[in-house]
Amino acid sequence: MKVLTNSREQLEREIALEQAHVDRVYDNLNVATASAKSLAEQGRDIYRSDRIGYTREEDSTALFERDAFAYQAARRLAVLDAEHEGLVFGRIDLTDDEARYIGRIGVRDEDYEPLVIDWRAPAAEPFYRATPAEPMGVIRRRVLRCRDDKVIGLEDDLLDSSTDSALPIIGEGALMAALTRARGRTMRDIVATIQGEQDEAIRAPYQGVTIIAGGPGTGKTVVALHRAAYLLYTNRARLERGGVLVVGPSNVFMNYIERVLPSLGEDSVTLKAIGSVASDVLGMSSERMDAAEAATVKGSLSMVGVLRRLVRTPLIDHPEALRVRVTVKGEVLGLDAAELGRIRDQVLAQTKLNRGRELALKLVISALKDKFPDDIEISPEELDERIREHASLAMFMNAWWPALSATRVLARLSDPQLTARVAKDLDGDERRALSDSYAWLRGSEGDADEVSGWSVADIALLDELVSILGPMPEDPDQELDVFIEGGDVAEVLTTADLLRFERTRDVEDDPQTTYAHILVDEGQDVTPMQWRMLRRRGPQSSWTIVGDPAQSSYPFPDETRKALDELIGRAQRRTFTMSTNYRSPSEVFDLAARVITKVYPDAELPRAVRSTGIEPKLTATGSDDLHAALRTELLDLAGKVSGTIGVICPPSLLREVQLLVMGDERLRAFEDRLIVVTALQAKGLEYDGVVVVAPDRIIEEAPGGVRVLYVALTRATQRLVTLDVDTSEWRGLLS
Ligand SMILES: Nc1ncnc2c1ncn2[C@@H]1O[C@H](COP(=O)(O)OP(=O)(O)OP(=O)(O)O)[C@@H](O)[C@H]1O
Repeated sequence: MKVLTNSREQLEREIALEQAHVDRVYDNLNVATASAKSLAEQGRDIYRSDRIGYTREEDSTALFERDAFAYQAARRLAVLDAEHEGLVFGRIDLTDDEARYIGRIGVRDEDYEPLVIDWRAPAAEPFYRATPAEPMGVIRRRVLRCRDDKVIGLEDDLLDSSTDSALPIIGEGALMAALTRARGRTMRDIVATIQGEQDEAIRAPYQGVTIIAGGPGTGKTVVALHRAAYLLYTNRARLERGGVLVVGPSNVFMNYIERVLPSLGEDSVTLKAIGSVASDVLGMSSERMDAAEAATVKGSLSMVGVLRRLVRTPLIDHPEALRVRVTVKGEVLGLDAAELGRIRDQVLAQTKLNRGRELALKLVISALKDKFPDDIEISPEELDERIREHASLAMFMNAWWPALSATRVLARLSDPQLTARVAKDLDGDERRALSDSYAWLRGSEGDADEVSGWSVADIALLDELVSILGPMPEDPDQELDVFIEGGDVAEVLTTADLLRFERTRDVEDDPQTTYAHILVDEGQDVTPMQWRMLRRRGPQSSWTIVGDPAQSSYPFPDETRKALDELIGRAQRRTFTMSTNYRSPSEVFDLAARVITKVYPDAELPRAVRSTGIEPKLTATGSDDLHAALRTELLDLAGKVSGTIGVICPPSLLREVQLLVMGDERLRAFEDRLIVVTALQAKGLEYDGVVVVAPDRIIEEAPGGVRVLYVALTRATQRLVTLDVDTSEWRGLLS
C-alpha cells in the first residue's frame, strides 16, 4: 500500500533524483545542439528554409537524423521563455518498471534513446488520460515543477494502488497547486496538468471541424491552443506549409494568449484579432467598435444584398451624365441610361466589377455599332476603330466603369438616400444607424482612405466588397492619363472630382492569404459577415471553433449559428463539451449561474473545481460617491489577492473609472496589477480579484444584455465584488 508523504526529507531526496535526470537532458541537448550548429556552420546543406520553419531536405544517415532532430529541438527550445517552467514537466511510472519523462519537446540521448518524450507524442498520452478507474498501465503520475533547469517541486497522483511497487507518492495533486497560483497578465500553458476530457479535444483528428464548447473558465481557449500545438506536431509538413491562423476577439486578448504557443515550443502560428483578419487585402485593421445598433446591422447577412446592390449602382446615375455619345461620319451614336443599365447587369452577371471593364467596353461598342445606319458605307472593323478611338468614349468609361476600391464603395453608405435605395430589407431605424455610422465620411473632411474611421464590423464588409469587386487593376494611373488627355476638359474635371481615381495597392487574383488550419476563439461573437470573411481565409482548411453561446454579445445567436452551419457545410464535425470550471471558485460561479439561467436556460453550466468559502460581495453606491466606493473596494481587494485585479465597467463609465484609478495615489501603488476594462474587452480574460461596476448599465449598454454581464461575473479566479451605481435591478435575477 502507498502512503502519501509530505516529509521534507523524502521530498528533497525525490527532487535530487529528478534533478539528476533533468541535468542529463540539458547536457545532452547542449551537446547535440552544439554539434548540429557546427554541422550547419560547416555549410552542410541539410536544412532547407521553407515558409516558416526548417524541414529536412532528404533522407540522410542516422547521424544526420539525430542532428536534424537536435537542431529542431534547439530551435524550439530557443523560443521557450525563461519565465516559463522548464523543459521537463512530467513523469509516468509504468507497471513494467519503465519510467517515462514528458516534456515540451522531445530529447534523445547519443544512442537515440528518448530522455524526454514530446507531450504530443502517442507515448505521452497515458500521462493525460490515465485515471484511477483506468490506469492505462500507469502506477504513478508525477508533475515536476521546474524553474528553467532546476527542479523546485513535485506533485504525484497514485493511479494504480493494486501493484506492490514501492514508489513514494508526494504532494496533494498538481492541478490544485496550479489553479491556486496567482494570475499574471498573460495566459500560461497547462501542459503539465491537462485533464482527460481536455486531452480528448486536444488530440482529436485534424480533418473537418472540431468544436470546443462549454461554460466560462472550462479551459476552452487554453485547450484550443494546445490543440494547435498538437496539430503542428502531428501534421507538421502540411501545417507549416499551409499555415495556422488563430483568431480572437481583440488585440488585448491576443496579447493575453500570445505566450502560450511559444511556451509549448511553437512559434510558427499567426495570431490575429478579428479586426485584423483582412489586413492581407485591405492593408489595414481596426479595433474601433460601432454603436450597438450599427454593429448588429453590419454583422447581419442582409449586408450581402446591400453590398451587392451598392456595387451595381453606378457611381454617377443622374440621367445627364449617364449617357454615351460618339460621332462617326457625322452620325451621332448614343446609349441611354436604360441601355447602359442592361449592359452593366450583363457584365456583372458574368464577372467582377474590377475585372469587367474590358467586357463592358466591348458591349458598349457593339451596342453603339448597332445604332449606326445600315445605308452608310463603312466596314465593321473601321466602325469599331472609329468608335474606340473616340476620346469621349474613354472619358465615359472612366466615369461609368472606374476601378473601385472597397473603401470607396462602402463610403457611399454615408449618403442616407443611397442607403435607403440599396438597403431595402432593413427597417428605417436600421438604415439610419447604418448610414449614420459613416457620418465621419460626410462633408469635405471625410476621406475613405483615412484608415482610422473604419470599425471592426466594417473590416468584414470591406473584405466582402473586395471579393465582390475583384482586385484593383494593375495600373489605375494608366486610366487616369487617358481621362485627363480626353476632349472636354470642363466635363472631365467635374467627373474626375466626383470619382477620384483609386490608387490603392494592387492585389493578385486571389488576394486573401489562406491557411491550412484556422482556430477561432470566442466563436459565439463572430457575426455572420465575419464568418464569411474567415471562410475566405480557409476554403480548404480544417477548423477548431471555440465558443459558448451563453456569453454571446451578438443579439441574434440563431443567425450566427446558421452562418456557422453554412461554413461547416458537409464537413465532418465533432463537438467536445468541457464540463469543469477551473477558473472561478464555486461561490463566484454560483452567483453568475443564477443570473444567466434566468434569461438563458440552455446555458452550459460547468462544475467549479474549487471552493474558497468566500462569497461574492454585493455593494451599492450613488453616482456621486462612485469614486470613494470604488476606491474602498479596490484597496480592500488589493490587500486580499496577490495577483491581478480587474475593474469591469460599462462603456459609458470606462473613461471616468480609468481617470479615477490613474489619479489616485494609493491606487497607483499597485497599478501594475490593476486593469480597467469594459465587459466586452474582458472576454476570455481573467483576474484574481474582480470589481464589476454598475451591472445594470452593463446590461443596458451591450447588445448581448445579460449575457455580457455573465461574462463580467465569470472573470474572477479568487474574489468577486459587484458595485451597483444608483440602481440594483440586476439583483432581481438572483431571486
Ligand atoms: N487542466 C488545467 N490545468 C490548469 N489550469 C487550467 C486547466 N484547464 C484550464 N485551466 C485554467 O483555467 C482558466 C480558464 O481557462 P480558459 O480561459 O481557457 O477558459 P475558457 O473556457 O476559454 O473561458 P471563457 O469561456 O470564460 O473564455 C485558465 O487560467 C486556464 O489556465
